[in-house]
Amino acid sequence: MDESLSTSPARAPLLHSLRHAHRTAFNRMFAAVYFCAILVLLHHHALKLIHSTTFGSFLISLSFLVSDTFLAFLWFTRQCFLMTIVYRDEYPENLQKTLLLKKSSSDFPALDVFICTADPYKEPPLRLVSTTLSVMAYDYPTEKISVYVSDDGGSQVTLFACMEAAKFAYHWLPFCKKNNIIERSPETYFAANHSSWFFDTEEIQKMYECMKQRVEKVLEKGKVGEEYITEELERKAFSKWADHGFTRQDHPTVIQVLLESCKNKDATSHLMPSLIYVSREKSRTSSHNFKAGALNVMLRVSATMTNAPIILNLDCDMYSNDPRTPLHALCYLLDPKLMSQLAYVQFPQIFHGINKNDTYSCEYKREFRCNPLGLDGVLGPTYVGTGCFFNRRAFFGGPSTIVPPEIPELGPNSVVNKFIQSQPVLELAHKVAGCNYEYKTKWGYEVGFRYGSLVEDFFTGLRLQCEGWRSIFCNPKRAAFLGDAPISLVDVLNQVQRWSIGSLQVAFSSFSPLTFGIRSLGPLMGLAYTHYCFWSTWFIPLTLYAFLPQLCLLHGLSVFPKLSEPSFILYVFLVLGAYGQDLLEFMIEEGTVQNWWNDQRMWMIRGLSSFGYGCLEFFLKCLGISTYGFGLTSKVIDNEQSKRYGQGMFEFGASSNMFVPLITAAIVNLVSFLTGLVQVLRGSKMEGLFLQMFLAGFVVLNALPIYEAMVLRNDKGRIPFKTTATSTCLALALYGLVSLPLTDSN
Ligand SMILES: O=c1ccn([C@@H]2O[C@H](COP(=O)(O)OP(=O)(O)O[C@H]3O[C@H](CO)[C@@H](O)[C@H](O)[C@H]3O)[C@@H](O)[C@H]2O)c(=O)[nH]1
Ligand SMILES: [Mn+2]
Repeated sequence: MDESLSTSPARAPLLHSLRHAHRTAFNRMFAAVYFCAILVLLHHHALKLIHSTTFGSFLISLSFLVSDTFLAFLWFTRQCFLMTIVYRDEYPENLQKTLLLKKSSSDFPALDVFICTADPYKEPPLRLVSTTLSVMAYDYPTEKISVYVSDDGGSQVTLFACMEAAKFAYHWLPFCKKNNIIERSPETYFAANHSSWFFDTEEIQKMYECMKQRVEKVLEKGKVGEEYITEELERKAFSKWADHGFTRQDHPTVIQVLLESCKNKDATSHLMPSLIYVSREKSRTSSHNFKAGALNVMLRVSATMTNAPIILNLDCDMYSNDPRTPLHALCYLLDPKLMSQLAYVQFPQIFHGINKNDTYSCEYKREFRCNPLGLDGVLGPTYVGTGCFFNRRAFFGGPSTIVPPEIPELGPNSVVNKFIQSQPVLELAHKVAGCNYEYKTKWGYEVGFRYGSLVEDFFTGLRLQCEGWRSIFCNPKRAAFLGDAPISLVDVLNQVQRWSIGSLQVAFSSFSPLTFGIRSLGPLMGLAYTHYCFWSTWFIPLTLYAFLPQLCLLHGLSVFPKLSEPSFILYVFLVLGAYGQDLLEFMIEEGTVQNWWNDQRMWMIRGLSSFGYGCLEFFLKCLGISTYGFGLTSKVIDNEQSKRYGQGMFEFGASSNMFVPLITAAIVNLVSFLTGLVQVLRGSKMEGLFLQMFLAGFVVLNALPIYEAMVLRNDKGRIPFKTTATSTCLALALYGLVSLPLTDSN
């Protein structure tokens, strides 16, 4: 008898399960049909190009061929998100049993949390305090949690806020655990109207309000006054800022251990998590790589202090919304069948405070909710920069090839057996937080978080997956992390511009998925990264479709097929098919028709502004003409502005170049639609111009808020007159420019 059967070990309990979405079969069939339709369309354009009789018609056919080829390319790369959609469930209640089966350790693994912040005036320190407390209060063995706050702003206000968080945690942690509170971000907890309060709620709320006042006063002053310093240790910490040379771009490393888990106890004498403030060394002469640079420093500093095998990365504007979140992640990270090849477990970025119909579509449902479901069926989702649990080992080469760091203490298997505050530990921590480490060591530039200068979080994931790791998308029923979405259009557009520059940077780097990713990741994953690399070249077809057919309409020139032609059906199928499938995908992930409408509108808006400007800036940088940085997204909210946002009004107040192409398109479309309408009313034959009128009408419908903000509104969010004037001149210039070759072909 087979021995393995007779002595079969206790069956491992189920930690997670997987289910394939039924719609994938439909998606595959539809893709095949749609692909044929695209080929027919391109063939049709090519024929027209060959048979064009005038220079004008040649140019028009060429433009449509080029822009539809772009659209086809993006459609093609997008299919990887629709072919293998999977859903997962976790069973954290079985974790304990699994741990008991593993004889080596019967306890939960240690967890290091990295929280990034960069500017106390754009990212309110109180938000950081709430984010920090929400993870410190996890339903997890507290002595296993260490929270590292990375302050790229090098601000004593941020350090002060962290000290206040440590003091408040003394009461907050036992309060949450005793009363089984779910919302462990104090800001959110106290903002909600609770029907049942606990007897000690009032007391703790008072403490919270006092802390809030102190932090706000210090923020207002910009420094920590004598009256807020209670101990000698604190005075010593803040004295580092007294040095005149200390600026945010130029300062030595500051590391302050605010809580040490084996020493500090809370109000009920339970151990507390560790809390460590880190502001890495900055110098004007060396580039610091923005967020990725900060994360790499955290990776090293935490290695010297706690070296937990699991790392959670959060932005200061994403707090944890469910105290059981780490348990969900562990269902994958501790699964014996998965763990040796699993690099990270990504949770979706979910935003709160978004208005009813998500005017700016800043929920990014497609990027953060839909697409990862599709990627999870292949090698796993991309890393999106926050809400991600990493296996520390993944930063040291592929699953079977380890790249050892020059300093052995930084390695994933090194065990820290000294106190965090002991001299050798602190010394090493300061050393590895310096500017030079990354450039002067092989490990420093080979591993870690990559391409940090802009958005390229996605490409940290790309690198890990190229090395042979996989990832998991975990989307539990209760949102795990909640963040603030930007609520002004300029902020949204700037954010997307930053992303598009970042993507292009990777697209043209030696690490480009086109040359590298497809080869080592297989077609589906390769296509996904290619899609993200080139998504901002959306702007080419969008700009064309927003202007050319309309300008032709103004000249009475037909560019689309007539109602009676067979290719008319082809156009209708391609448009309705793409929009229909998109709407369906959106609705399945809990969207509404109104949200979807706003989402497709924002797609056009981004295409006409952020993407175009992003590409422009990228190419200017390549030519050495301009430079760019990481424009932080502001998290500070103006009351009036947030009221207008609540009413679903667009916010154009700031005069920004971003708006010029949008408003120009709105003007051109309105004029051409009205001109067409007048002709229809006059009884002219418009059969050949029907699709153009329809397109202009569709854009006009989308642009209604723009017309309103141009002429009807008089609040601060209206379009500044200067922007309207510039756009009108531009529209006239475009009309003039296009009429030259067009009148020739008429
Ligand atoms: O020099 C820097 C610049 C930024 N950050 C931090 O990076 C995070 C993201 O910056 P933010 O301005 O909030 O960017 P968003 O566009 O709102 O963030 C989205 O886009 C980023 C990439 O552009 C991702 O990293 C984020 O996870 C994602 O939420 C914040 O915690 C910042 O404090 C730093 O630590 N150092
Ligand atoms: Mn953010």
